[in-house]
Amino acid sequence: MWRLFAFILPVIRLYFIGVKVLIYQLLHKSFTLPVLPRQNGRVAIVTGGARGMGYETSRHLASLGTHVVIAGNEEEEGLVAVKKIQKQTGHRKVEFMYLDLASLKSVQQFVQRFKARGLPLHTLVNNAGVMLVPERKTEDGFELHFGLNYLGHFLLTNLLLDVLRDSGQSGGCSRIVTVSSATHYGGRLDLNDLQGRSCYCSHGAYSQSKLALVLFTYQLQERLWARADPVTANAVDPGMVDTDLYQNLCSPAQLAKKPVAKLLFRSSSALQTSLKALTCHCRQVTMVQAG
Ligand SMILES: NC(=O)c1ccc[n+]([C@@H]2O[C@H](COP(=O)([O-])OP(=O)(O)OC[C@H]3O[C@@H](n4cnc5c(N)ncnc54)[C@H](O)[C@@H]3O)[C@@H](O)[C@H]2O)c1
Repeated sequence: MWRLFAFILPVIRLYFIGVKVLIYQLLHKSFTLPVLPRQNGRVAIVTGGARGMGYETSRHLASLGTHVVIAGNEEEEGLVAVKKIQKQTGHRKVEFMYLDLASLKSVQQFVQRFKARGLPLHTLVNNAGVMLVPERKTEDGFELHFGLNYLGHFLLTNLLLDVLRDSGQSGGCSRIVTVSSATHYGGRLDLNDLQGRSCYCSHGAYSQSKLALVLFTYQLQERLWARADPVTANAVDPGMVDTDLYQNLCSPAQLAKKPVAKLLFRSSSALQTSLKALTCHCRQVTMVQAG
């Protein structure tokens, strides 16, 4: 009985939050893209930048003149995205670098390869993620949502902090933008069972990973602020956006999602949310929400 309750509760919480977000989106349909200054000479890494919101973020940053590194685990898709962005924006400095966030070794190798090139880094967008995946483990044995969404980005951010600090010294501080989700409000961190071993629920695992990202961002921003580092950390909530993220919904939910997505899901607002975070004031600790 307890196990059933522990399984059902996160599902109810997640769908309840989803309905609240959709009502919000119904009432706040219009939005305007923030105007950003040119970003010539600045370098950005966008994890999962080959599709969905990551792609839109990469494309927009490239259109502003940023040197964009798309970091992802699907090389073919990444190279296609690079070509498409170069064609759409006329900006050549867009590239793909392999990064599998479900492997801590891959994260370390990615950082080594990036640092070996001696490039600065002004923007890190922690965007990649998976949702509602059946119980699986990362290469290092962590539950997939927790290992990929949270631990992968946690390690990546920490290993890149020195380059972000150095690059922020020369005016216009560096920025870390982490894509979380409203589902973090329903997340529970069970410190005795972070891997959901006693009772796995993919809904709870996703919400937990997004809550961990928000808490990490707040703690990171406090530390950066205390050291007067020229780096800011923001978490963003894009609302509900029609992307491949929903591919693991069960069949009835997929059927219900289609018409709802057409009417109420966002398309490019996600991009606006990540970009809004890039315009936040230097010392602000924020959870930037869509709208
Ligand atoms: N779509 C929504 O409604 C919504 C709502 C709230 C938050 N989010 C968050 O937004 C972010 C982007 O999601 P999206 O909607 O664009 O989904 P998406 O499925 O279109 O994109 C996810 C990206 O993550 C990448 N990725 C997956 N596994 C990876 C791995 N092991 N290593 C490196 N990259 C990997 C994928 O290749 C892809 O590029 C995610 O963090 C998601 O949790 C999305």
